[in-house]
Amino acid sequence: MENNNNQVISQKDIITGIVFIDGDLAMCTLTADGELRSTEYGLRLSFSMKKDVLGFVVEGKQIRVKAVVEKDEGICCGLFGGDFVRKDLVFEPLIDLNGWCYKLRRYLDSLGRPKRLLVFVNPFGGKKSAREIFVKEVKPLFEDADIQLEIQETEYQLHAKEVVKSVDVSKYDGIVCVSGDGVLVEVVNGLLERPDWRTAVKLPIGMVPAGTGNGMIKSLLDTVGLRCCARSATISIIRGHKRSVDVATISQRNTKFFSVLMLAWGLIADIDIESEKFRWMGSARIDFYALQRIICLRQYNGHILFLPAPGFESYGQPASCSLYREPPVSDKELGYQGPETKFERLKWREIKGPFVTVWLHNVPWGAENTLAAPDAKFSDGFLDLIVLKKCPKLVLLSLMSQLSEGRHVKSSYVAYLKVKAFVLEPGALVDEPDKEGIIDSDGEVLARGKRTYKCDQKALMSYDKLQIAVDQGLATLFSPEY
Ligand SMILES: Nc1ncnc2c1ncn2[C@@H]1O[C@H](COP(=O)(O)OP(=O)(O)OP(=O)(O)O)[C@@H](O)[C@H]1O
Repeated sequence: MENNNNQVISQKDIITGIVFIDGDLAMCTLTADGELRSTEYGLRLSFSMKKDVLGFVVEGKQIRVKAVVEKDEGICCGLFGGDFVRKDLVFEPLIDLNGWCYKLRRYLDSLGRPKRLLVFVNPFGGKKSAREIFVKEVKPLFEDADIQLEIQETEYQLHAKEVVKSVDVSKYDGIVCVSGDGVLVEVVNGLLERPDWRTAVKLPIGMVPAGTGNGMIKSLLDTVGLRCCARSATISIIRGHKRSVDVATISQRNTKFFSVLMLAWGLIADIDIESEKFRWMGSARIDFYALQRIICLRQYNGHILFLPAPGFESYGQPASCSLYREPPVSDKELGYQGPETKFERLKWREIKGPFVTVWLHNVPWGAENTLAAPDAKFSDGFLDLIVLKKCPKLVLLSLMSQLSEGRHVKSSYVAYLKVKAFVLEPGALVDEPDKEGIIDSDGEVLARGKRTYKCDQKALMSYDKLQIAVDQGLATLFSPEY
């Protein structure tokens, strides 16, 4: 069928009709495959309900469809920031306003997008701008998408974890962290420590970058070529696509910590944690302190063991003894206890120290400017292991400068492989046997050895053997479509 505007009306259209746009007559159609298009004087404007449309509101006799369009689709006006431009469609149906609203709502509802979200805002993280980012950039988009929000500002360390441990998860379609990676990790740990962790851990978690380390959201957005910014992140949450992510259980005797990002020991951990002394320098503190650490390079005694992923069996040597022990399961603990797979009797391999650094990564980006593990995959069931032993200082300097592009892993000084399980036996400094190191996981200090920075502060684990095992795709994240 064809109308006098030459617009084809298909039997498969959900709704179609004559409308006013800016006082002129036009034809508007919502097609069965989710295209909302208007034709005015032969000019066609088209939106994908799935990709572009956030929501709609009724303004008197008009419907305002709120949309964002990816910039590379040829639109360069009406700058909205990030990778998207804002582009609303306002039309007044000649007849059947209610029918239009009903059909638009029904279509949006069929997309499985989140409707109720618990949002953590950490006013303390990064440049202390999370509150402003939330109010100016995140909240208006969620409102456009008609998502109900329960907002919780975090008031102290581990507050988010505490809330997540006791909240009624059935009330929400997801949890959003307007923060750095620290709050994300608290949320994952909170969900996994619940007695109903099997259901709770399926709740998708969304990230909006507002911390110092925004490695997870950078990894999610970069994978699809989007810039790491609050708007792109929020739009991805609204669209409601999900992906699973591996969870690594780090255990030491009865103590457990669930990691979704990384574990570092040696140079990387020292730079991460000790550079806090120079926080007043802003982000330059990392480069400044890295230089200092390379000039006075430390080497650590120690021993690592790993279960290599298929294809990586040639790294290291066969392990002389099995240091991995299946973690104890306590009757009192009702939460997640780690992967059910038994690793103890498998073919372990080992590398003996001294080490400059040992680094494990679950996702490619460790921070917005650090492509630590370029081959890391969200849910392959493996961690990427990066090992650096003795290395000339000049080479090390150049390796550090290659971190932003991930080229360091190509160096002959670096062993880069994938592992399913891992044991770290950390030792003292080669040159100062009474001084030990720091073990850092997901930006938090997991263990502080003797005579380290702030060694009087309590850490979750002691500077001693710890082991890690990966559970494939255990947690769920809101993610751009990939
Ligand atoms: N109100 C608060 N005061 C102090 N610490 C807080 C507060 N709210 C949350 N935190 C803690 O701040 C830490 C860092 O949070 P976040 O994830 O936002 O940023 P980050 O990038 O990981 O770290 P950074 O603090 O270096 O920016 C978390 O460990 C969290 O528990």
